[in-house]
Amino acid sequence: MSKPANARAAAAQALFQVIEQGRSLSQALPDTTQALSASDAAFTQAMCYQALRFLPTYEWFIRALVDKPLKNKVRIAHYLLVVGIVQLRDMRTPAHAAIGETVNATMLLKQASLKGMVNGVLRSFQRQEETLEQALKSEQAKSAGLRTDHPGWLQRRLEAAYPEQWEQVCTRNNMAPPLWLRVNHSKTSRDQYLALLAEQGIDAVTDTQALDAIRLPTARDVTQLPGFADGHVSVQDRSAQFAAHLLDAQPGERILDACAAPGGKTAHILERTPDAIVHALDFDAARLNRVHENLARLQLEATVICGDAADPSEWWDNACYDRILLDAPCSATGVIRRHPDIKWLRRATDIDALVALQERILHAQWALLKVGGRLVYATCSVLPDENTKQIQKFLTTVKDARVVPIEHASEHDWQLLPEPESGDGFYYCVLEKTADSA
Ligand SMILES: C[S@@+](CC[C@H](N)C(=O)[O-])C[C@H]1O[C@@H](n2cnc3c(N)ncnc32)[C@H](O)[C@@H]1O
Repeated sequence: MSKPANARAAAAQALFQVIEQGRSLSQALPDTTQALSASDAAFTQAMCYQALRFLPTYEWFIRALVDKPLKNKVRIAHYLLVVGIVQLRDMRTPAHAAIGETVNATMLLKQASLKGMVNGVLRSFQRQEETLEQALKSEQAKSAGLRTDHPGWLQRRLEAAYPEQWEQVCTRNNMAPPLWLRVNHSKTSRDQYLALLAEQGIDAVTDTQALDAIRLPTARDVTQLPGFADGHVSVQDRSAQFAAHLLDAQPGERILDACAAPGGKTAHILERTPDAIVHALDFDAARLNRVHENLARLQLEATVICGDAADPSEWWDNACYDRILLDAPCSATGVIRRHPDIKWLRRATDIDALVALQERILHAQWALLKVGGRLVYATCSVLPDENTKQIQKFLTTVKDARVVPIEHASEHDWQLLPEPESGDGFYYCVLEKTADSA
């Protein structure tokens, strides 16, 4: 596809690539926004986030306004209509610009023959908005899919796992996430960094459980924050910041971060315990480049290894680890608010495959742990199959594991759900290897 120099065309193309071609938004956006100014690229991104958060709702409006579904060669125009309605309904874009620019985008997308249709549908939406909103409300009362803007399979799994809270979880998945920073302990303290932010007039909020975390209530370019380039802070969600604390690495210990890329948690472990010997493993060489970049900015050192966590025979040096962090590949259903494309890219069938992979990696990693050593199992999922049930099954198949209670959690494992102004959905279980392997 050509590279459009129009924010609406770029947004329609990115949405097309995500929904029709299964590309992630973080891959699609850099391609489609290449020719745009920074502010237009940011606008494109905002339109895509909004569209992906509430896609069933926008598609319901389109069905109400278009006689025949737009398919095959004209499918891109469907996403242009989504983008148009996003602006008119939810982005405070002046109507003349929303309609005019979206109609202009038809040319760039080689859909000039649909110019009149796009113009007509968007003007009809504008005229009928009130009536349409009322009709939508009564449809939402009947359809959970329209009420929650989640795919049916995910909704059903959330409902089964959280009968009281599932609609609230869906609502929170559709909200914009807060911005959390992690203060680098090896360079400064949280209090010192808060003082630096206050000097610059930047509002900041701390957290009583996540001891290195600072929330910035106003979104901003983090690279411009004081000390960012020198590694005084990094961006990391509050919930993700518990991993290094639960691992509790001690100076001189051998630590394995088993699924390490892009290295956020590897860096946190080293910031807290610079004298630990840390191996950062991942099987994705491209993502490992980001581990190198992050460690370089933070001036930290780890041995970076490219290898399969499920098959240590390829890369392991036969020396057991004192502690292992297994931040397992997962459905990422806890971070939908940061990546709304997850709702449409994941399939119900992916979950069983992920659960099987997690199980293989967990068993392979357990064999690398010293007796008396600790393994922290973590996911950014809210689905019990990947979390509590995975660990319960593990505990029935190995004889030498005991669960270490987690201070903040009510049970022996810890399922965090996404919370506004707080952390993402995350799961932790801390396991200790006992001498009893009979
Ligand atoms: C949740 S992400 C890790 C995030 C990372 N811990 C952080 O805090 O920055 C999961 C990682 O697991 C890696 N991965 C998936 N399957 C793997 C395997 N079999 N062996 C090693 N790494 C794997 C993926 O490439 C991905 O980088």
